[in-house]
Amino acid sequence: MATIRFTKMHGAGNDYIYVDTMKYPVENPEQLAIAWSRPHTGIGSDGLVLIGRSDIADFSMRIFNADGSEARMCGNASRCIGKYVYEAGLTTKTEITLETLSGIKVLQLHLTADNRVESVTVDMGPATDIHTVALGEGYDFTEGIAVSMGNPHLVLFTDNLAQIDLTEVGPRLEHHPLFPDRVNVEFAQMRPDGSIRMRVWERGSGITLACGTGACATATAAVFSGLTRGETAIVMDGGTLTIDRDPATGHVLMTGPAVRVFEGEIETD
Ligand SMILES: N[C@@H](CCC[C@H](N)C(=O)O)C(=O)O
Repeated sequence: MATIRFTKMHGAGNDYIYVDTMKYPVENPEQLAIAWSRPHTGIGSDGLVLIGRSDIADFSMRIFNADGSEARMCGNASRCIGKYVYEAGLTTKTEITLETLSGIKVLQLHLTADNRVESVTVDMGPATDIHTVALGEGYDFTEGIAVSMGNPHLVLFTDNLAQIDLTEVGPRLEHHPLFPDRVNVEFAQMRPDGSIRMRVWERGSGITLACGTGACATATAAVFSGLTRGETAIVMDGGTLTIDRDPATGHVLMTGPAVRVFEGEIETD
C-alpha cells in the first residue's frame, strides 16, 4: 500500500489530477486514471497528469484520459503544470520548457503582484495535417476539418450549436473510421464579435468543459476556412482561451487560466 499526494487543478474547467512523480512514482497510470477519474468512487476528473523530470527540458508531462488512454498532448494541463511547478517552488523560472510526447513546449507564466501564477501562454508548436474530410453517409455534417495539435482533432462548424446533442454525435465521430486512433471532436459556432463558441467531445474522456488543444484546432480551422484572421477568443463551457499565431514561427500560442482546486492523498494497492 502506498500513499500518493495529488493536486486537483483545472484550466477553464478541464480538470485533472496532478501527481509530482519526482516525489510519488506512479507505476500503473492507465489503471489509476480510470479509477481516480470516476466521480463517485474516485477523486473525479477528466484524467490524470504526471509531472516528472526530463533530460531535455525543465520538466516532463504525461497525460492519461479518464478511460486510461495516453494522449500525446494536453493544452490545459500544460498551463496547470506551469502554475504547479512555480508555486511549489520547483523552479523560479517564468519561462519553462516542458517535454511532452509531441515535443518540447515553452510555457510563459503571467504572475500576479503577489507572485502567483494567474495565467500561462503556451507555445503549442505548429498545427499540422490540416485538411477537409468528408464524413460520408449517416452524419448530420457532410464534412469537417481535421487538425493535428500533436493529438488529433475534428472541427465542425455549425450555425446552431445549441442543437447539437454531444452525447449522441460525440462518440460516433470519436470512433469515425477515418480516425483509427479515435479523434477529439469540436463543434464550433462563429459569434458576431469574431469570437468562437465551441463545445468539445474529448477522445477518452467524453464531454469536458474545455480543451486547450481543441481550442487551438478550432482557431486553426477557422483561419483555414477563411472565417477569422489573427487572435481569436474560443469560448467554451468552462471558460475562454485566447489563441494567436506567432508570425515569426507560425506556431500556435494559447493563453488562459490555471487554477488549483485542492490537494489530497489517496492510497494505492
Ligand atoms: N483536454 C486536453 C486534451 C486531452 C487529451 C485528449 N483527450 C486526447 O486524447 O488527445 C487539452 O486541453 O488539450
